[in-house]
Amino acid sequence: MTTPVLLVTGFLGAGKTSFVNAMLAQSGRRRIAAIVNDFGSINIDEELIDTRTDTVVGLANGCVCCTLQGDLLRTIKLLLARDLTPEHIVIEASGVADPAGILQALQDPVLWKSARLDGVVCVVDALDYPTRRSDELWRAQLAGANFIVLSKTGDLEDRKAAELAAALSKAGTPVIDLSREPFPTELFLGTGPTSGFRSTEATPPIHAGRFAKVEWQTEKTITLAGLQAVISEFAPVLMRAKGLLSFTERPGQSFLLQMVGRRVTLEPWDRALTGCRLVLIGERNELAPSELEARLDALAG
Ligand SMILES: Nc1nc2c(ncn2[C@@H]2O[C@H](COP(=O)(O)OP(=O)(O)OP(=O)(O)O)[C@@H](O)[C@H]2O)c(=O)[nH]1
Repeated sequence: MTTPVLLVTGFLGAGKTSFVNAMLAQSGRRRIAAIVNDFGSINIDEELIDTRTDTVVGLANGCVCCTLQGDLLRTIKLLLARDLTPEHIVIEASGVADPAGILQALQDPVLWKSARLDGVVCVVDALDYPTRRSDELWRAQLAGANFIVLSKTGDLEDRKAAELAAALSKAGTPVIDLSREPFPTELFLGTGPTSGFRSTEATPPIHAGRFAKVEWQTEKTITLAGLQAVISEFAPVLMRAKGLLSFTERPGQSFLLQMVGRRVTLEPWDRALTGCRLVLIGERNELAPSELEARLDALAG
């Protein structure tokens, strides 16, 4: 028996984890294993995945499209060696991943007999589309997909959402607008094969060297006002930030910070947490990690 594998790609902050969680919410009693890759060594996404999943394995500090290909294959083999093998495996790539490398890894002929790549979903952030549409990595993620999921269309007029879906589906790839359509559970978690994926030539990963990241953690609490000042100062050069945080002003309550471009949200986080963990990503030629780290260190000082 082969286990279907669904690969979820999409740019930084596009909504990949949210898509995986929406799918898990629809998964009923199916045994689903999620493999979650964060570009940094602090794997926050692993914690954000819904607890309905059977198993969550985090692959951190690298990218499954290049440095962690071997780890990805080993993880899948370990999952398949369990007594109760998963019925589906979902891989959430990091936002900087070029899917070409992952597709090549997953076409390993030995692995293919027991785990078959069944679909590649690219999540596209509708609000980020105007900025991103000529980005080489974004385009590679789109080109590698056989399904496109549109996120963040809730505030768009129907006409604008339809135009965007039409623009994205020019290459013939089906586009699913999750704000307007029911979650297509059978498509992604059904028993039949999906429409297959596009195999790609071996090419160097597009993202290599492009991004700079800051990973920062402390056992202490920090002030909300202090963090706001740092985020505002660096906002022009931050593409993505996410973190689990404890604020001095709010003892006993943790928070999840999400920042995608200039959009920032802070919401209560109800799982136990001590201190703070934060990952911040920008273009290498714009973000000076040492300066940002120094500002963050001063918060915990
Ligand atoms: N309004 C709205 N917000 C969304 C939607 N999908 C995701 N978000 C928000 O966008 C932010 C990033 O979502 P994630 O699901 O973490 O994105 P991601 O692609 O997994 O992020 P990375 O793994 O860091 O690249 C979060 O604040 C989400 O709540 C959507 O459809 N509508």
